Amino acid sequence: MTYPELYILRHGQTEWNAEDRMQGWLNSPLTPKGEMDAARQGEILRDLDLTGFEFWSSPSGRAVQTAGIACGPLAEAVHTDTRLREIGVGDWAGRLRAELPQGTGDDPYMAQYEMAPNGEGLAAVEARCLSFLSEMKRPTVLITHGITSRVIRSIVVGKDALANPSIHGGQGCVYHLKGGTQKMLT
Ligand SMILES: O=C(O)[C@@H](CO)OP(=O)(O)O
Repeated sequence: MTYPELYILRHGQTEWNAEDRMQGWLNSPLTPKGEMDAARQGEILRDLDLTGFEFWSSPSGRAVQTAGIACGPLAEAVHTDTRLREIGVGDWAGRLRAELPQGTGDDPYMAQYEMAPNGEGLAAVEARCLSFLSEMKRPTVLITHGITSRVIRSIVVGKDALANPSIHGGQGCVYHLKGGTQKMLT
């Protein structure tokens, strides 16, 4: 499957990111660093020709806040879609990751998100991302989350996308996906 050209932003650092708390479908505001992350993403976007692009964001406050800073005057054209939310972590939303049972295996970080009681699970995230992507008609800028970005990049570019900088870092960068390849703009 070939998808239209995509630019993907993760929201800037939030208070709970800085404390290493799980967020999922709950929210915390951007930190001053997070606002700078979003401003840097805005500089990257301003250097691009985004004529004809659509703008879509997760409805979570941290993503909408990032869109407002990064997209500047274009922010009014940003639509929201719940399919771009972060993985739901059920009872663990707002909890410190270090205090929770730890994940194991090749990817302990992701495994811990999968373990959350009443959580959404990765398969459900993949299904909703695939649903969103299959409806895309035009090149698009997405403002989303760490794990959701990873899932989307994995669907569009393949597993090699995941070898890129950590899924829980990377604020302040923009991923460019075109023709089955991925590039990280910083
Ligand atoms: O919800 C979380 O705990 C993190 C995981 O990556 O997501 P976000 O990118 O929204 O900070």
